[in-house]
Amino acid sequence: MLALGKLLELTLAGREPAQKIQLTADGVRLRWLSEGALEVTPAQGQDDGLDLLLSAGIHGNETAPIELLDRLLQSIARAEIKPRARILFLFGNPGAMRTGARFVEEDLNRLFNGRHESSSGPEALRACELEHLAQAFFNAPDRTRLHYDLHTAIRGSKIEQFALYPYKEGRVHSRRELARLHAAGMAAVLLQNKPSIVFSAYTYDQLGAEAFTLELGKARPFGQNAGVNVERLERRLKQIIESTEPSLADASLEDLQLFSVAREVIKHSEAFILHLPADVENFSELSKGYLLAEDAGNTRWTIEEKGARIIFPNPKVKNGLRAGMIIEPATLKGIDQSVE
Ligand SMILES: O=C(O)CCC(=O)N[C@@H](CCC(=O)O)C(=O)O
Ligand SMILES: [Zn+2]
Repeated sequence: MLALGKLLELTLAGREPAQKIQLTADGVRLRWLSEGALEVTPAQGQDDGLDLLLSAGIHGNETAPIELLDRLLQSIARAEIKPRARILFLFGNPGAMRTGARFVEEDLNRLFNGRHESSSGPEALRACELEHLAQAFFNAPDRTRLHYDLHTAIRGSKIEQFALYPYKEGRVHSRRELARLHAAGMAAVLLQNKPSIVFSAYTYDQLGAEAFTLELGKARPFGQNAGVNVERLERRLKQIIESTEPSLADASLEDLQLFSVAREVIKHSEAFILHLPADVENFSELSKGYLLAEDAGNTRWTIEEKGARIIFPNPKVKNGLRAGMIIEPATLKGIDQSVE
């Protein structure tokens, strides 16, 4: 297999490849760009007009998505998958991947959309680099731009696989992309309703990509991901890459669960207390009147929403960051209904 097909191995070893460009037996070009970053260009005459950014390892301990991207890239390097899309593979946080930690100094996924400028350290530098890599990749006009940022979660979840769809004022969420996510195995989508500082929000907001954070199960170390079933996503990604994806025109969204963010719970001080058991699962229901959290200055988070649920509860985050999200059921109202 081509050496560049072993991007994961190179990244974990902190090695730079001697040869930066290689061609597969089919004439597909692999180009190493930087640590954990590799661009795939279809063989001549094969490009179908899609620019696909696939990222994983933004959190270094979320290994199932890293292994998934590794399998896809190796299959491309062996000429088993024949790409008709340009692809940018990104392993987000190599330093954290090497130590099996979520991050080295700070959460990389809170440093996009310019937030890295008011920080320093390895993650701030990397966020800046990832923004530039994504920007350069999504540079060509008149092409379709799609970004999946793949994650696994700290805790178990009542809904195992789901997507988070970023928000930009004046831009409508796409029914077609929801159908595609559903076909890829996502049982739910959380529609954001304000701008954010995560990677997918950057590519959605600044680079015009359809972009999503995908949550695929519970985070485990390398080699221990048998419990994370990514078969449907992997199949769909191969189809997207090879331009053999079945039409989404008749796809039903009936059993795709939609949610929107009711409130983000921001931790403001070390006095912050979250009134949930440590092993609470994502999407656990919260009843009206429940006192969810307390913080300094008599701040209280009491549930007012009907059908409220909690996701990503984490009282250990730094002050100023999201310590959980209260979400509520949403409908397809306001979704772009067009499906080609
Ligand atoms: O399990 C958790 O608490 C966090 C899982 C995770 O890393 N989720 C992403 C979601 C990104 C988004 O809001 O689109 C994150 O928190 O960075
Ligand atoms: Zn993550």
